[in-house]
Amino acid sequence: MMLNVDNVSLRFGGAKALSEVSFDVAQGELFAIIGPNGAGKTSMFNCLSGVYKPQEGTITFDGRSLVGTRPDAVARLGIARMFQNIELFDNLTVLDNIKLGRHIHLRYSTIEAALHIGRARSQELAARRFAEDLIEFLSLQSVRNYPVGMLPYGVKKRVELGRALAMEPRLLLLDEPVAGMNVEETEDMARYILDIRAELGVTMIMVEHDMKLVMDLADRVLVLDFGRRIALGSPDDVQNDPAVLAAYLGEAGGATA
Ligand SMILES: Nc1ncnc2c1ncn2[C@@H]1O[C@H](COP(=O)(O)OP(=O)(O)OP(=O)(O)O)[C@@H](O)[C@H]1O
Repeated sequence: MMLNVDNVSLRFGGAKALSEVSFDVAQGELFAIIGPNGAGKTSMFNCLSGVYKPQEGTITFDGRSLVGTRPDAVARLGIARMFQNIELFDNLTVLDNIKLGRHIHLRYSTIEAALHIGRARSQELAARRFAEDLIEFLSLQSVRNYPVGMLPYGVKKRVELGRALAMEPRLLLLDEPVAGMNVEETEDMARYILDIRAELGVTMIMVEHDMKLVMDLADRVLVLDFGRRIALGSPDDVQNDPAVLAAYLGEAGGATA
């Protein structure tokens, strides 16, 4: 297994955001984490990406422990995160935003960079070529030189995806990739997610509220409720699981109360 999460518990003061959660993700898998509001999905992502350090349990990626590993070090191990809120530079072009995503792969001194020589020059060229390939892959050619701030939401999200992919991750964390999107934008994003797996071979974990997207795309689904794992299995299995139905009914009841 590429990722092993074993018995992870995370507390904030007295409140338990995660309680003894375990799951594995295999190489090449498209894995989803779902659950009602406050179930612990974001907390789990934050544990995987080094933002939070769980008090108990282990998380290993390719055999290396991620618990206590800082976010930049997690990124260098090959785990990238596409954020729910767009974290791009509005005044920079699509190309420059995507190139910036690659900075973790650039290794050269500031003097070399200033003089534009040696490693700096060859790495800058490689970064540019890689960003151009991603722009083509994500069909962003027609907007490559536009400032990101000018673009519609769905296209910005695609640039955000490009920024995460520029790190050449082996594991990509997708934080509500279609939140706020219309039907057409959602279908586009679904197609790119499938292409990322098929053509780039990137393993993915997504947190998503759009049930149709999860059921259409995911190989396996982990369901959390009040910080606990209540189901794990194929989309069909979890959809018909009585504990999952009860959790979502409880949420609907709460929302209308
Ligand atoms: N930084 C924090 N400090 C205190 N409590 C927190 C913190 N982050 C999360 N929690 C609590 O942990 C629990 C799980 O929250 P989390 O955001 O992980 O859920 P979620 O499944 O992502 O919810 P949503 O679907 O609403 O985004 C909640 O009860 C939340 O209030």
